[in-house]
Amino acid sequence: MTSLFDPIKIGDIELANRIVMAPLTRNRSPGAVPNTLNVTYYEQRASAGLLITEATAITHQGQGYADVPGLYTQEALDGWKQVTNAVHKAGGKIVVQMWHVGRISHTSLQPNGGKPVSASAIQAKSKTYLINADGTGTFAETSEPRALELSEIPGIIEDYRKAARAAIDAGFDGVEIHAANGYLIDQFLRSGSNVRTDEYGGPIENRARFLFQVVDAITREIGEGRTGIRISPVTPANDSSDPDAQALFTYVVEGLAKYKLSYIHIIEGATGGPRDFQQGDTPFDYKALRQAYEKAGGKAAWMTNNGYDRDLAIETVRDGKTDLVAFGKPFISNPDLVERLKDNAPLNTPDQATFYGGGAKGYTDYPALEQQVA
Ligand SMILES: C=C(C(=O)O)c1ccccc1
Repeated sequence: MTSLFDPIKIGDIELANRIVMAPLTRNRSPGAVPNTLNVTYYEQRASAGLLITEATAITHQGQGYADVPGLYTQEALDGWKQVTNAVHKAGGKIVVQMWHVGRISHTSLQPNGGKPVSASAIQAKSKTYLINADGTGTFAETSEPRALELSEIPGIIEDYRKAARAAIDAGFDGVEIHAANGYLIDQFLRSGSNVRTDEYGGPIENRARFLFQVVDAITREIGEGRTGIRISPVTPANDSSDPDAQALFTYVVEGLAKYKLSYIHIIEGATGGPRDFQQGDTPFDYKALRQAYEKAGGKAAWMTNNGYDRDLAIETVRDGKTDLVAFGKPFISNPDLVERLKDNAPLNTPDQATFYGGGAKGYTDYPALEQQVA
């Protein structure tokens, strides 16, 4: 019987256990450059089977929030090299989540103060995180985007390829393509944000075209076994919507089955919200989604996320319903989450007030178990 604490090989990447740190935006990399505080944060959590970094912008245009890291300057790549070295020295494995926010951005964060880009010029009813002149953080309405010209799309696909190469050169064990939570790739996938009338809009196969061109470019550059992808079939995050999620994401996973990917990462329900959230009239069938993937020949590891506690994680892996479980908030406040889950030890509660922005408080100052045992 498979245990959450068993090792697993996901594509080309060997993991010591099946407990994954989910990508967590923390807004603590001013200038989009990873710093020594970030090194400490990831190093503290290196006992995870796999660390997935916070979402990391592939270009300046792909940046949507203040103080999130990037993969597009040498300084940032040098910073990431420090992170990967420290995690590997501590015996961990780490992949970077590659992010283009699309319309979930603000003109003040965009090159030359321009409009953010998206599949279509539809403003999201959503907010992004900015830094005020006095250094305090604030959430602001996302700006109205412009629709990408057909001629611009190959350039963005090239940006993904270059960032993937840079990630491997910076020491990452692989990459996770961020295709979830209403960011650029998801803006092409969902009909609520894509009203294009060219080959990237309309029927599902057109709306999924951009995703597969990105997957193709990245896997050709760094290999299928070092490439994972995150999708969120029914999340309403960032004003995402599509009335037929089952058909859309069945098509997506059947297409992904053609690649020998490292893993498929599924957010079940509303990101950070109810696991049973649904879009449209019927609940989403996650079991059918995995069956469709495997029927199409897919062999990548299946990773699931959103609201798992210790019991649910243990039984879901034991029953073969997933191969790995990604934990978000529990990893914020428990750097040694793996040990605590193994020992069924009490967990520290995360402080929501320090999730975004700031320094060591609520970031690297959570105690490990041995620091707490009196
Ligand atoms: C990258 C994010 C995501 O995938 O939802 C994110 C961004 C800002 C705050 C929380 C999460």
